[in-house]
Amino acid sequence: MPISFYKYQGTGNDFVMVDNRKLTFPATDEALVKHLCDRRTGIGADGLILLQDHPDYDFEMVYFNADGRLGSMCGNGARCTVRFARHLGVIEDVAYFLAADGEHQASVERDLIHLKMNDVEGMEQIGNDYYLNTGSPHYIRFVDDVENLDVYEEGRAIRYNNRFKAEGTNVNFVQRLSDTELFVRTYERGVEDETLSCGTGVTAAALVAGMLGMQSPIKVKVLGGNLEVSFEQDGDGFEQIYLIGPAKQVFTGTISA
Ligand SMILES: N[C@H](CCC[C@H](N)C(=O)O)C(=O)O
Repeated sequence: MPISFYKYQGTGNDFVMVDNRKLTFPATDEALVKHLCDRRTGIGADGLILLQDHPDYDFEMVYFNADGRLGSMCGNGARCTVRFARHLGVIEDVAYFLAADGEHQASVERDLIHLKMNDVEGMEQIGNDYYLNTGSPHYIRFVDDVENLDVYEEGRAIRYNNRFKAEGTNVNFVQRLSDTELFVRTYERGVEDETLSCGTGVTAAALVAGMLGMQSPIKVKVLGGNLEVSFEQDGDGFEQIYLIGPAKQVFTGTISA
């Protein structure tokens, strides 16, 4: 059966987007999702997202990693889903929706989507590194020269160490560029490679930088563009967390599956 899809990207993190309001997409077919995300034999994407109706929200976002498995929260994917909902006429400029980690609000402000993230309760320190959950699990390591780092090898070594190999983790390498800006590169679980941007990872990096004294809002450079994170600190937790950045429709199509 042919499947109609849309392709979206947010700072280079790209997604196959399907309007599943009629619930026709076979969401439990991991092999199909993996195939659609394959860059050689399918459409190609870091993940696949279903936009679905929900009785209590404007819509529900169901996110799968490129390996076909149901994922946790995806910040860039959520911004893309808000843009998609606007395109479909499901929302106007404000969205109230459900994702894997609960409810979110977002607003469309010209090119940018402002996405409210869930409150974050504390973080764990592991040696000189940090580990926290911003809807998805993120390991944070500060480095001096992120541009010349082998993110694939170094990220993989952490993702598959004894602590993380069963559940997996996303791994972010963070360089402080100035008092107001970070540069983040991310190895993503479920893609099992570096992606051009990871929204929940950028959020996690900004919160750790905030805990270490950097002021909100924090600009974050990624390989695929620029994001911004704002937050308020409350003891060792964070609230009023916003991930701000672009989300664009790239193309639409039909694939035989
Ligand atoms: N790219 C996503 C994160 C996906 C997290 C996923 N890789 C997982 O942990 O299952 C983002 O923009 O937040």
